[in-house]
Amino acid sequence: MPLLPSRGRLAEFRATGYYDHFPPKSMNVEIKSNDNGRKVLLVTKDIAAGETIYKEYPVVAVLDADLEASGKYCSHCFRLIDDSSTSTQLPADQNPLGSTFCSDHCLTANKAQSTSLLFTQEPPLPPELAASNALDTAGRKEAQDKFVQYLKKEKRAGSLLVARFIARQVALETAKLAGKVVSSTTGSTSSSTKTDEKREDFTDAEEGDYLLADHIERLRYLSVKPNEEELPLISAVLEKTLPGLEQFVTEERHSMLLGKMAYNAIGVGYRDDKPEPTARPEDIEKARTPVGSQHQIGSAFYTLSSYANHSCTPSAKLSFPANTTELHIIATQNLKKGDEITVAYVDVSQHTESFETAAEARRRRRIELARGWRFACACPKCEEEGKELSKEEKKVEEGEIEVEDGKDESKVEESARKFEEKEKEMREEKGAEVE
Ligand SMILES: C[S@@+](CC[C@H](N)C(=O)[O-])C[C@H]1O[C@@H](n2cnc3c(N)ncnc32)[C@H](O)[C@@H]1O
Repeated sequence: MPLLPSRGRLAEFRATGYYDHFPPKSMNVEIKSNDNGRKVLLVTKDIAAGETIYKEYPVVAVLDADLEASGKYCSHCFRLIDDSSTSTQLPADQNPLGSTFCSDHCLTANKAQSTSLLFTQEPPLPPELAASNALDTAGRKEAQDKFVQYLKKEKRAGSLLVARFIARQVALETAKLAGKVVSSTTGSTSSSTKTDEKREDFTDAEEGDYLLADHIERLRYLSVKPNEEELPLISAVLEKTLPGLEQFVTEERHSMLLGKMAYNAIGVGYRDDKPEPTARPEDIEKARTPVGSQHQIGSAFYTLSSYANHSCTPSAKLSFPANTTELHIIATQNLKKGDEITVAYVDVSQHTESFETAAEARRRRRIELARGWRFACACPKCEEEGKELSKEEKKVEEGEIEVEDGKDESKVEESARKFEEKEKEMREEKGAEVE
């Protein structure tokens, strides 16, 4: 099962140009490299302020841990479950996370994409591919239970995003092997042809010539140190589901996938009642969202939107107009063909209601960016405002004097800069593909 692109395929991409084929032309954007070797997302036609540039559905999405079993939101599309929803759940023995779905459609999609493989005892392969030897049902259940206990203890979205991502790859590959068509929105399989399905959204998980592995391989990632307990638990679930599958998730690949989710996941939704985090600031999980991770209801991984860079005066905004995970990238200014799409990863407004000065706002967002994504923001607004900083403010930024509340956050940016330099050296050593 080709969960990893082969060396041959990687060589082919280099030769044929992956970015000549991805994203599809209908998305109105293209991916190019800038002078620093960084990828940028550019519009391929003029777009007026307020227009939706493109829509994208997530490859995987995970509700925040405190909401997963609350029954308040759909665990698949994140829709609010109110009186009008025909909400539904899987039977208790297939629902260890206590997930609720807003409709049968979402339940079926979620199950087909990952839940069936990770949390149920259903056969992992379609009957036509199933091996004759019997499944170790008890062993599989035990492995799943241990993994669920871990997820509930750690409460980290990244861990479940990675597990769901791996499961989705397996589901897609097995469906392809069985010659089935996978519905883009439901993830359910049928034997009909692709063309008879009207596509109104974009998720590249099952489209085109590329595998999900090909897409993820291209994305940059943060280097993270996984919890040592995690990989053996996921491996056991995979091995007990389909012996041999665990070999695709090596230590290196597991930490890379966690790093890709940490770098690229987008915070979805808005709420005011999220519990205050208790972890150290550097350990709090952050997803890119202009409303701040503290207001999200969950996080989701989108292939194309992963390429959007941050700006403190963004040219577009991340929006969820249907109050679901359906992401709309909307222009916030008139864009000319070739302009870059930038979005705000963090709250870039100046909190004048709490008398925040422009320099304080700059410092706040830069620290959040450095802490969450380990870069020193090089956007035009930061550059401009940087020139206007008073001597005193510069000293604060450079860590020469402590800020009033005594928190020495100056080192956060300094270490982000060092991280960027180290990363650049590594890239130059290994070649542009590995970041
Ligand atoms: C999710 S990736 C965005 C795509 C990325 N440019 C690429 O080459 O694939 C996020 C990373 O892009 C870079 N980046 C994004 N916005 C930036 C900005 N305003 N200033 C400097 N670096 C930025 C940082 O390295 C950041 O960690």
